[in-house]
Amino acid sequence: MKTIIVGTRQSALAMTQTGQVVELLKQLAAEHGIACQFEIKKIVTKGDRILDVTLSKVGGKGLFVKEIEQALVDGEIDMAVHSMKDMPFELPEGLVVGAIPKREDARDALITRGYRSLQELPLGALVGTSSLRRASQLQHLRPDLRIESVRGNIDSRLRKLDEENFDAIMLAAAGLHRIGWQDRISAYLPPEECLPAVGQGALCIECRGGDTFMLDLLGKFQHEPTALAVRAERAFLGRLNGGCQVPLGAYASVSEAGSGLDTPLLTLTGMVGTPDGATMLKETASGSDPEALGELIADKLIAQGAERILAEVRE
Ligand SMILES: NCc1[nH]cc(CCC(=O)O)c1CC(=O)O
Repeated sequence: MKTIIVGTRQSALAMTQTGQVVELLKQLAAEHGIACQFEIKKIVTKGDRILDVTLSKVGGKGLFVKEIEQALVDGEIDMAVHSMKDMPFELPEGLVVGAIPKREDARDALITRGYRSLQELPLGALVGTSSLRRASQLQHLRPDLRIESVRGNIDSRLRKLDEENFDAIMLAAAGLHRIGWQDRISAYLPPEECLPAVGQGALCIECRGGDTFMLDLLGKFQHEPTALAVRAERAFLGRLNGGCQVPLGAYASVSEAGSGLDTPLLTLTGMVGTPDGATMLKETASGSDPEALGELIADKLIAQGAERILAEVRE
């Protein structure tokens, strides 16, 4: 019997989502009469080791992913489950996205000390987030709020809300849903108020490009509408060179019904803002070619000065 070794980080979220994917893959394999078993291997990444430094200062996105990808390349593991939003734009030579499963809730969530909405937060309230994207959009809606960096895994950030002076923190709804902590959510921020990170709520299952066994199994797990939405969002990210932590967000929705086309119609909104929220560039368009749509939205923002904002933040 074939044994599939699955690499994962050790955070509560990573372990949980890896376990959930493995359970679904076991069912899929059984349904298709594919004989295999799974073994989970924990890997400590650079992102897990440096929890005390702001992510954008130590190299951004790739941090949580790189060591796991090396293990894939070296053949120590056969697949890995990543949060799509942690994936750098380009994959290392030899690795591919084997499947993008159905997306969880893409929205950001507000976790507060008893306030039921962003609007209810008192004047000058202290909000914890290390994401420039969240800070930019929060400050745009509520310039009075004070924003302070808060890092760590979901569990340690929630602890900081309880123990430190924050009135609220912001986290991705998807992570809280996956680990069963949806009860902690005080409010969901709709994409109209706060655009999520590119790929937020989606997972990326990575494997070796030459591993036909894995590719065959994972191919059955792909959710096409999610994959299309993620392709559009990532095309937007790629055009803006958004590899590291920058105040940039995007969300694509997919509708098949009533589009009058054979292919689904995508609607993509993208934003780039200054960290203080004073400038907020945002564009929406629809189309059926995900890459063309992502690049179109990026070009519209570039025409309004998006590259200048991103260059200033990167300095
Ligand atoms: N930046 C860390 C990260 N990467 C993925 C998630 C969970 C949500 C997801 O899968 O998109 C989180 C936590 C968060 O932003 O709250």
